Amino acid sequence: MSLVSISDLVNLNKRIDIGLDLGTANILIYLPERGIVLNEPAMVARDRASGEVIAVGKDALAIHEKIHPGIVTIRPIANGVIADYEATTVLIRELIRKALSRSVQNIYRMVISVPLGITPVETRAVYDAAVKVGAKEVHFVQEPMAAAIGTGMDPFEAAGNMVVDIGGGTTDIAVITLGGIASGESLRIAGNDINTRIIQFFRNRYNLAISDYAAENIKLQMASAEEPQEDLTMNVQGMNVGTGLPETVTIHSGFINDALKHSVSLIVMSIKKHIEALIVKPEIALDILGRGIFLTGGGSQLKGLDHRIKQETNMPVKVSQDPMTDTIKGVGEIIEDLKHYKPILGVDFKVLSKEDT
Ligand SMILES: Nc1ncnc2c1ncn2[C@@H]1O[C@H](COP(=O)(O)OP(=O)(O)OP(=O)(O)O)[C@@H](O)[C@H]1O
Repeated sequence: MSLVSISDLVNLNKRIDIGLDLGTANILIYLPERGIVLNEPAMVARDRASGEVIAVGKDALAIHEKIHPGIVTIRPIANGVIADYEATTVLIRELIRKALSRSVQNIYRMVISVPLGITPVETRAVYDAAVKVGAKEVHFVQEPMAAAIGTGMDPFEAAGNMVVDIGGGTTDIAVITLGGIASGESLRIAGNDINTRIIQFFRNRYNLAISDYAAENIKLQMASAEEPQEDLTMNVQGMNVGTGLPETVTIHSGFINDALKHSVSLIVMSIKKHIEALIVKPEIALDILGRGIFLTGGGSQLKGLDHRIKQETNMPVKVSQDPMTDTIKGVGEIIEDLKHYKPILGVDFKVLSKEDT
């Protein structure tokens, strides 16, 4: 029998608040007084035959990178919303268990960031998953609002800020002022879409199948949102779809940039559209001109993207110093002072009793 100390017992009985950034690519957890305690890939590995979840997060990614015939890996969150409810619930529960270093119990309040364009049905699925892992109160904040707070912006001030959050599954564009999102849009085009386009390019041009891992690597090494100053080359390995044999091709950065041109243009055009729409609110446009468009989210680190947006909008552009943690930092601020931030929270369910669930 294991011995449980008095402090363990006290901790087990303590009500816990949790902040969650439920991203398409990564899941981050914030605990009050401790800060960001976990940052892991949003991935689940399942036994192919039984369907049982055998690994989550980093462990699932490690399996994903190797070929294992008996195991399938999935990303249960697509475009910022739950695509596989059961797998997401297990993923959240196991990552919270890891963050707390003990069993998941006594969760009281959860603040969860969601994309701007989430529908009520999609929100309900996130809510149900949070309640299933034990939350008694669930609050939602829109991702760009959380990111703005995470970088120190005051969402209640009268001045306007434009935040563009480019994640794995969605690009959220938001003009924030007076505690609300004055205008905004969520595009289902972001980092994952760029990877898919790189994979398609190899298939079409070389008849070569490459992994998502390889596409990510190519993106990080040589992709750019504008014409690069120098021609970079890279050797890429894949499987020739015709012969079924491995093959290596040498690619140039120009080819890759052509492949992702369409996705980048759609993101830039949407930002431009939102700037142009501010013609009816010139004072907000002037605020943004003074402060700059703020880029956050992992995808904002695509080379040349800030410069391209600056050129096309005639607005200054600032890229976050730490774009992949702004949202969770904002979620953390909110959970530390829920009363203050209550007016900016989105759909808000309160679980009063088991019957309400
Ligand atoms: N240096 C980089 N250049 C380009 N893209 C990058 C870079 N670093 C990370 N990314 C991309 O950032 C994305 C992940 O960002 P982030 O963690 O903010 O997304 P997420 O919150 O999980 O997704 P979402 O908000 O869409 O649900 C991935 O698509 C990844 O490829």
